Amino acid sequence: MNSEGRTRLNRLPEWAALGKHREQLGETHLRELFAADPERGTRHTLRVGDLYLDYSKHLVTDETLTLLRELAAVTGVAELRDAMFRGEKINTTEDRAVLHTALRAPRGAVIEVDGEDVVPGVHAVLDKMGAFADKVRAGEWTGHTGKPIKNIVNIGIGGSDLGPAMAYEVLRSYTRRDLTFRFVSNVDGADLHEAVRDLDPAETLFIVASKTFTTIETITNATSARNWLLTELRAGQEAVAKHFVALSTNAEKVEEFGIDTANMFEFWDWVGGRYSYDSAIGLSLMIAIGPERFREMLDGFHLVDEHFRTAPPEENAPLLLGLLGVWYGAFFDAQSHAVLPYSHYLSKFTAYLQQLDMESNGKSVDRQGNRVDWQTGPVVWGTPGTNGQHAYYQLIHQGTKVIPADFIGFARPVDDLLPGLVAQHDLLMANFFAQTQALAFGKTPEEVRAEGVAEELVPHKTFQGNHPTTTILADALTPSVLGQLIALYEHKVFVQGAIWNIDSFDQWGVELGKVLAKKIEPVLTEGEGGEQLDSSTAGLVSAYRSLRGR
Ligand SMILES: O=P(O)(O)OC[C@H]1O[C@H](O)[C@H](O)[C@@H](O)[C@@H]1O
Repeated sequence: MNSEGRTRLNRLPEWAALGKHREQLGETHLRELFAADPERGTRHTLRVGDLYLDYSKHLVTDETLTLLRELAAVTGVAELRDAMFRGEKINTTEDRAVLHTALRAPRGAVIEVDGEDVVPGVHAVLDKMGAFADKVRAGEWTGHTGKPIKNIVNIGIGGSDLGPAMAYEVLRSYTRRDLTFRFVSNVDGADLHEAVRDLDPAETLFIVASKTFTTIETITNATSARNWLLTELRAGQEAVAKHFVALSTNAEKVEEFGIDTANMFEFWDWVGGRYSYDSAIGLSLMIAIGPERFREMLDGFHLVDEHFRTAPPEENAPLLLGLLGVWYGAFFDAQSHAVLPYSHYLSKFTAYLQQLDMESNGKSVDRQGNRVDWQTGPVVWGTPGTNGQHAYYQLIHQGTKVIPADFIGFARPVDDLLPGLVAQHDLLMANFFAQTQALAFGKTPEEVRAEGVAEELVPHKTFQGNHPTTTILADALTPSVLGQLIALYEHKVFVQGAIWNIDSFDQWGVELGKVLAKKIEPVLTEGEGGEQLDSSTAGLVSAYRSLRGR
């Protein structure tokens, strides 16, 4: 028992029951599970909005799923979910509500934080973003010299970069091809350099995206961008208003930087950075795809929010995906989770999910501050298929590790694909289906021998199979489908955090490196204070300084 009266996760009878069940399951193979139940491939599927989700290729039986749902019930997943949707301060270490779901609530919904309805504010900002986006798209927002804006550079990092950068790629076929979009995040000056070197400053708008407006990388890059712009335009501070807008919760800091707060798009402390690209942080995306498409995306998010909030446990997709991850982490010692999209447009999707999942659930103390003695968040990784097939899939197929994987694919290629390229889509999707089939069923030594393979090569050409995968298939990659997918993962991460009893909405682990970097920087530049460093860091710093001729 802990101070809140919650029994430690691994002392629960439901946990023990899962452990026992895992032992009984032993090496049961997916081949056997499919042979025993001809309906398995259709029975273990769900439809959520436009997403068709097949979870039949998981190492589970009906009993596993029942036991997992019992675990969810006893750990209070539904209660915490309802508290989140109600606006309660479930981010306890920061004493904040967690209301990214309010960002896509329809006009007229009522969601209160500290007695105040936040929905009108959400829509007021969306409307302001819409008016601004329309102006830029119409060429009516002109720069200091009167030229219309053609280039949009988002400067932000973490949640203020990954979301818009990812979504811009995903929805590329919906973007205005006559406008240029760039995303700058790294404090390495090379990032900003490459982003602006071919741009005309007179036609360039910088969107400075930072929830706190204190993040050193973003403020440094924004300051350098301002210097570049004013120098190139030979203009004074008065040019800033036409070329800089801010997305932030911190009006004071925005003003301090020199951006007129009339050009600031606001959001709120109840939106976590990694849950924020459907807030003002999505302004660059909105300019790219237009306000209408942006709202379609929000509707997609909302559809899955409602599904998560109301669907019974047996049909609740985020609950199911969350539970499957808990199952593999705890009882198969799975250390990682691969997300393998079969769409080139999803090239940044997994990188986005890395922050969403690993910053949320990369924790090792529970909500009460006790060390957990069960696995929490996995390493999330992956790149689009089919490229991965020719690189690291070898290890998934024949390595020694359990790597549950999500395969995401689309029935239709994007609308504006060159006609000559449409035919390639079937080949892409044939690979998509073949991979989960191969991973699940493998190839037995008997099958290999039957092909006349020399005996000494049989072990090498045998595929053990039994590698668990989820397949998510959608009709097409629309803004709504993107919203549906992101909400699905957001809530999956929520479910896991609830079961593991960790705060999925803080990120204290990011702090120490920031503090130490601040201390080391003057040692690099001034050479003072090095004696306080440990011997390894001191040696590295001194080597760096001498290489730089200091
Ligand atoms: O939006 P900002 O306040 O600039 O924060 C940007 C990012 O940096 C922080 O260190 C956090 O780890 C991230 O969660 C956040 O998204």
